[in-house]
Amino acid sequence: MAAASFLLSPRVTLPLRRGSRLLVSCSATSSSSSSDAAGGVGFQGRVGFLGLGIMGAPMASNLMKAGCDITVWNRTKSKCDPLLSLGAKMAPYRFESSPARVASSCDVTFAMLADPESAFEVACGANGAAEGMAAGKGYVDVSTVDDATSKLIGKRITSTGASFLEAPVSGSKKPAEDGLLIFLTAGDESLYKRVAPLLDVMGKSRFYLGDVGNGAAMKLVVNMVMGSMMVSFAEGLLLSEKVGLDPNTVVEVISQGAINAPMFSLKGPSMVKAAYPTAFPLKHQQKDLRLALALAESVSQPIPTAAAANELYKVAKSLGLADQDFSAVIEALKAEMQSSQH
Ligand SMILES: NC(=O)C1=CN([C@@H]2O[C@H](COP(=O)(O)OP(=O)(O)OC[C@H]3O[C@@H](n4cnc5c(N)ncnc54)[C@H](OP(=O)(O)O)[C@@H]3O)[C@@H](O)[C@H]2O)C=CC1
Ligand SMILES: O=CC(=O)O
Repeated sequence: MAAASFLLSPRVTLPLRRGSRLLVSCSATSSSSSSDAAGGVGFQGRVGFLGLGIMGAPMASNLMKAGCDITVWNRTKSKCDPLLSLGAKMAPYRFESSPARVASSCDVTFAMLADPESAFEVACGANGAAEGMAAGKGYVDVSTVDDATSKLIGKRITSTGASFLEAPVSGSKKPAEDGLLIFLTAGDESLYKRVAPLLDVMGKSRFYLGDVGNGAAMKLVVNMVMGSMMVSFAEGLLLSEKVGLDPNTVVEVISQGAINAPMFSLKGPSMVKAAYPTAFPLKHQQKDLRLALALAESVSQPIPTAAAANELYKVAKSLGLADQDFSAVIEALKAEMQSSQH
């Protein structure tokens, strides 16, 4: 994998709201180009958004609030309602909505889907986005998928003459709501530059990493580390309780030391109470570990800690915790503790 890696303009002026200074402007009538008479960075054109789950809904909503002309689609139609009430469009007038119709009516279309299978289906399946793509249009896939799937999607999209950018995000539900995501992009560099104003509405920083596949790989490396860290943290909380310590104090001690991470302070207190309000679904964390294991296998790299963590997330899924937050993996450890006591 070629790795041309550099950080472009980290940004801190967020979130944008109606009435505040706009860094982006979108127009329903013009075709895409970048310029802004008001002196800010501009994007002109219609924006499609496919997939309005935990992440997609607030991302699309931030684009709406920044003044973009947004057309949305989601498999479960009711999830479009909050965006429609903000002024988003659905399919073009008279037609049944589909990813293809959104793509054909928009200059740039974003997709935020669950996994490789759904990302591929929405882009390349029947009535998929590719059917609505053409030269001059762009497709930006922000889902977390493996590099092979991303390349397949990119190949199909570019076969229509359109351009393709993969742009998975680091950051969870709250950063998505606050417009503070980190974009890990790769693919068509001119599309990257064209959609940069939109990325800057949804995120606090963006990396352009070169060839398609590098963004996906970067995301999997980061989430492999995160998944293993969460398991180690959960083990620490349970061990502290077992030896008579207060796990809340463990959270506090960790927060003041060199291994401090926002994730521990954020999730620790609710984990101690056995509450797992979903920000990052456990099923997606397990998917990312599964994909990271395959990535490592492809280059004969041993990742034993991540492999062990993956097993625990699988146990957690089998306990019915797939849709809970990934911090619920601590319940798999509790179950293992109980079964080892019998
Ligand atoms: N949540 C988080 O903290 C983060 C998540 N991610 C990644 O972002 C992506 C989305 O995550 P998130 O929003 O949390 O996930 P959700 O499970 O909340 O949303 C998944 C979306 O994918 C759609 N979908 C699933 N299967 C299909 C299918 N077969 N055909 C069409 N649409 C489908 C869902 O539609 P429907 O509503 O109909 O089910 C929904 O819009 C994942 O790849 C995840 O790994 C990345 C960073 C952070
Ligand atoms: O993919 C999850 C995240 O928090 O980033």
